Order: sequence, then structure tokens, then C-alpha cells
Amino acid sequence: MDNCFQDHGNNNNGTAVISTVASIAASAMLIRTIVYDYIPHEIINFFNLKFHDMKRFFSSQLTIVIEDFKGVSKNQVYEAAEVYLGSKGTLSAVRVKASKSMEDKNLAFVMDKNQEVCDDYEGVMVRWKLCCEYVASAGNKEHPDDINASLKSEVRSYELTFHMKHRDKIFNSYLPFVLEKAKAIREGNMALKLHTIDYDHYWVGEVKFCHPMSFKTLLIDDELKKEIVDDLEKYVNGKEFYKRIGKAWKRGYLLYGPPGTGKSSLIAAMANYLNYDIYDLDLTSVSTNKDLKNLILGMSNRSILVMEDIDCTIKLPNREEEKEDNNNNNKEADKSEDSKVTLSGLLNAIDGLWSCCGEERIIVLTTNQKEKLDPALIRAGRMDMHIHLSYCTFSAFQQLAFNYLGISQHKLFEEIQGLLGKVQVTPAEISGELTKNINSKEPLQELVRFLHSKDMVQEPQEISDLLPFAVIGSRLQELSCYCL
Ligand SMILES: Nc1ncnc2c1ncn2[C@@H]1O[C@H](COP(=O)(O)OP(=O)(O)OP(=O)(O)O)[C@@H](O)[C@H]1O
Repeated sequence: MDNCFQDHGNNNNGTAVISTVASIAASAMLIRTIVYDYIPHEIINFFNLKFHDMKRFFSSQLTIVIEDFKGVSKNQVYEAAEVYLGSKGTLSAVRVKASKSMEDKNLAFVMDKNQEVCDDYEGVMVRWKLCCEYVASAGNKEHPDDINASLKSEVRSYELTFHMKHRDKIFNSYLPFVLEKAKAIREGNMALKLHTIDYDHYWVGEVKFCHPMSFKTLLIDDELKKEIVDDLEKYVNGKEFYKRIGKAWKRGYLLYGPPGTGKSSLIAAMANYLNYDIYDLDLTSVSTNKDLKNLILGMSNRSILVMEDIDCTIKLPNREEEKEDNNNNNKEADKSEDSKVTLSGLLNAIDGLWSCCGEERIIVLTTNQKEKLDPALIRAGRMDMHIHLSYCTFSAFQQLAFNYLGISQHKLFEEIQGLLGKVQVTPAEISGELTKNINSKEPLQELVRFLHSKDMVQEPQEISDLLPFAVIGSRLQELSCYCL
């Protein structure tokens, strides 16, 4: 009974508290309405400002406000914060927005408005908040920098708050770090593009590059593959090194070898590995050195400039011919720099001063006949690495058998190894044969038959490229028998 009375008493107390809170809230709202309706905005702003000044005086926190627009253009710091916090926000914010455009590879996350995210930067805790302010009318005086504020109904900004003592670290190191990080995230998420030249001699990059070739599926000798990957790694991580030695951050690769040995496939594997766009430069569509120069200047960073079949796309007068032309005082030749693509124009494109207006550029030339190229074009420093893609080696075949048939050992391997030492067959032909016979009971038997049917061709100067060491050994033994 007592308990009942007590409960009843508690209920009465509870009701009294609720009604008091409700009446305080109602009074506060009434006062707020009166203040906003009857007191001029200038006075309210003045008191707001004073209040904030006072808060700042007692606070040890500093807040940086990063608005979404600077004039008519997007504020890059805001954009970077959006991307950077997207990756952080998924961990700690309560509400995040997800999106993905056709060009994006992955889902992108963005913090939702009024959400807060904390970040730990080298032991310094910072707090980010996405603020949205509704703008009542055009010509917003509170955001004089934001012309778009007059067109939009809301202005967004990030507030970055941290302890004052970390001011220097945040300004000089954290914010640049956020910009860098956002750039990397954006680049990682963007689908690769293949840029080609349009009829106006400009790049068009609408084609999405989605070649599936990777270093895993590329069939070349294991050692060579490792060498290429190591070289690419050294190059992409070499920003400081290139700066230290005073060299532009770019690298040239010459890919040479018979048709169908994987030159284009290697370029695709490189692009996918580095996440670089490809600029496919067909020299026959470029009429002057000037156009060539503009095209190089128009390339973006982190890209591969490809000139395929450089020996046959265009007849490049060599430098001696160019000099002769100029000595003959030929009017046409005088204008040669501007009127056609010359070898010196191309050499400048590869390593002239204006070719250095960018970073992280790779240049790849391909040819079936390396010996036809002017030595100046392929000298060290221009083409830093010469990669010979040859006929299918046994090592490449082993990878192919594993990729296609899932096997790493077979009784026919020895015979195939021997045949590959004698027959010039491209990876393209072998993969074609295996694809054709993939459903057959004995696809390797079919392959052996195919290899036997090929003509036996041998090029002594390339024997070491074609034959694995084991085969070379047995060949030498055979030869020594004949000598005895
Ligand atoms: N080393 C390789 N690894 C994997 N696939 C290869 C290789 N070589 C050739 N291929 C296959 O053969 C086809 C032709 O290869 P690719 O275009 O790369 O050769 P290429 O050397 O550039 O030829 P070309 O000199 O005629 O341009 C491709 O579709 C590819 O799938």
C-alpha cells in the first residue's frame, strides 16, 4: 500500500518536472521569436559575435572553416576534405552518403550534413564537422567569397577543430597531407581512360580503358617480368630521387620483338598496375611538331604516352637529312619544324624542356624492328629500358598452362619444352591453340601436334632468348657429338 502511495507520489513529481521543462521550452521559444522578430539583425549579429569572441577567449580550441566555394570555383580544400573524410567517415560517422558514377571503379562515401568525424594525425586529435547553413536570400553578406551563395539555398562548409598548440602542424603538415591523400584516393577510384587524338589534334579521353591484362596474366619470362615490375616500382616511388639528381620524373620504355609477342599487352599490364591513363599517340595523325608539342603539354600526370610501331607509322627524317635540308637553304626545309613532324621534334617531345611540364609520365615506344630506329631516339636516358618480347619461352608456357588448365606439371611438359626451343611460336598462337582445344580431353597433346606442324626456324643470334638453359645444355651436348 505504502509503495502504491509512494509510486503515486513519484508520478506526481515526474509530471511536475515534465510540465516545468515544457513551460521553460515554450517560454524560450517565445523569447527567441520576439528577439528575432523585433530586434534588428545587426544587433543580434553584434551580440553573437561578442559571444563567440568571449567563447574563443576562454577556449583553447581553434577552428578552421572551409567553405565549399571560393568565388565561382569549387574550393579545392573543401573537395579534398570531402574525399578524405569519405574514407574516414565510413568508420566513425553515424550517417554517410554513398555514390558511384559510371566512371568510378568503387563506391564513394561522403559524410552527411551535421555529422562529426574525429581523426588522429600523428597523435594530434582533430574534429571535422560538416555544417550546412540555409541561405534565406540572394546576395548573402555573410559569405562574400561565395558568389554561389546567392544561387543556392544552402552553403556547406567543413569545420576543422583542434587544440591551438597544434596550429603549425595542422597548417603546414596535416592540411597538405589531406590534399595529397584525397588526390591518391580519387586517382585510385577513377576508371582508367584511353585518350586518342581527334581531327582537331586534341586529346579525346572518353573511352574507358578496361583491358583485363595484368602482370599475372602476361606471358613473359618470369625473370623479365620481375625486372619490369621492379623497375616500375622504383620509378613510381622515386619522386625524391629524381628531384635529388635533377631529372624530370619520367621514364621511357622501348618494347621490341616480333608481332604477337605481347607488346600491347605489356602496355595494358603496365597501365593497370600503375593505374595510369593511356595516351595513344598515332604519329600519322599529327601533322606538325607544334601539334605534337601541344599534345604532350595537354597530357595529364600519371599517364603513359604510347607510340606503337614507331618504325612504320611515319617516315621520320633523321637528323643528318634534316641538317642537309637546312644547308640547302630549301624554303620548305626552313619551315620544317612547323610544317611536319621531324625526328628532332619527336626527340624534343620525349625529353625536351616542354616535355617536363608534368610528372609521373611514362613513354612507351613499340617496334618490330629495333635496328631501323635512329640511335638518338632509343639512347639511354630517352628509352631507359629496352624490353625484348620474344617468342614463347618454356617459362611463359608454364604460366599459360597454369592460367588456362590449372596445371603446373604434366608428362608432356618435357616434350613441349624441347619443341619451344626449336619452334618460333608466339604466346598469342599458343593461347589461341589452348583456347581452341580447351574442351578436348588432351589439350596438351593437341598443342604438341600443333608445335610439330610448325616450321623449324632457328635464329642463332636469338637462341639464348628462345631457349631455356636446360635446352641449351642438351643442344650443346648434341653439337659436341657431331664434333667428335
Ligand atoms: N606475352 C603475352 N602474354 C599474354 N598474351 C599475349 C602475349 N602475347 C600475345 N598475347 C595475346 O596475343 C594477342 C596479340 O598480342 P599483342 O597485341 O600484345 O602483341 P603485339 O606484340 O603488340 O603485336 P603487334 O606487334 O602485332 O602489335 C593479344 O590478344 C594477347 O592476348
